[in-house]
Amino acid sequence: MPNAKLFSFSDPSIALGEYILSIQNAVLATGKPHFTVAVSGGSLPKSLKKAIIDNKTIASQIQWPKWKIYFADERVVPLNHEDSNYGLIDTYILKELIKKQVLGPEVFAINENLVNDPLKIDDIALEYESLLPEDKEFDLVLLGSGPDGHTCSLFPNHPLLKVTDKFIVSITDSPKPPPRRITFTFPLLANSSYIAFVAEGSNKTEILSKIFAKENHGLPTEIVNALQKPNVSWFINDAAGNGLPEEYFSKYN
Ligand SMILES: O=C(O)[C@H](O)[C@@H](O)[C@H](O)[C@H](O)COP(=O)(O)O
Repeated sequence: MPNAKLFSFSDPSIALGEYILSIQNAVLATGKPHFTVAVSGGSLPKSLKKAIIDNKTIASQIQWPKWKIYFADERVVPLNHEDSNYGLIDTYILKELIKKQVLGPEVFAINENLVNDPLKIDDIALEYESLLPEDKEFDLVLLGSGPDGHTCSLFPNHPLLKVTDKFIVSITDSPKPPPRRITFTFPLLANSSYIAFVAEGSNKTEILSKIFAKENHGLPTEIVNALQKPNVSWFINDAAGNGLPEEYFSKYN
């Protein structure tokens, strides 16, 4: 059984907001000047907006100027392209903060000048690796899970699952389009303090039933669940958890 905890809610955004806030507060209370967060793409940026921008009580306590936001994976496209994960964060977070005249976070995007050169994808990964926090340690990583059990741009049975000597790598054959991406590797995820997955909707039930089963399938999400250092939690909605065995779930306090 994984160490990861699975929490289900009718709407996970309230608990997710409280969870993010409590980690932010705990990190900043240690005297650290920054809160380092990594986010993935897909539906996560929208869930993040609901949790920490739309919820006014939480929103008022988010110390955005102390946040450093990185991308757990990024599609190798211009930043204003509809496939860009930066673009999603810009839409759901940065533009919202500007509208509210709230000072924003520092956001680390890929080098856009290299995205159109097919030979430069490894340079993009290397350059992004050089932007990572010096200790290569994230306070919080927010992820999604694909229906095949992928997370970040780490796909089932892909050779990138075996990388041990790099923190950021490129992929040119992503089964989920677009094919060219960069992604965190397991060694980088393994260094983080907290990892939270957000999964909503009935199309996640089948993969969740596999991920939380006793039997191991070697899926990327299962590998994250089994990491030693990070505290791993899953915030799902009832539609995603519908019909899953009760013993898969933990009680959220
Ligand atoms: O494609 C990306 O950019 C991702 O970061 C990817 O790993 C995503 O998080 C999952 O595919 C879940 O996507 P959904 O949240 O849209 O289901």
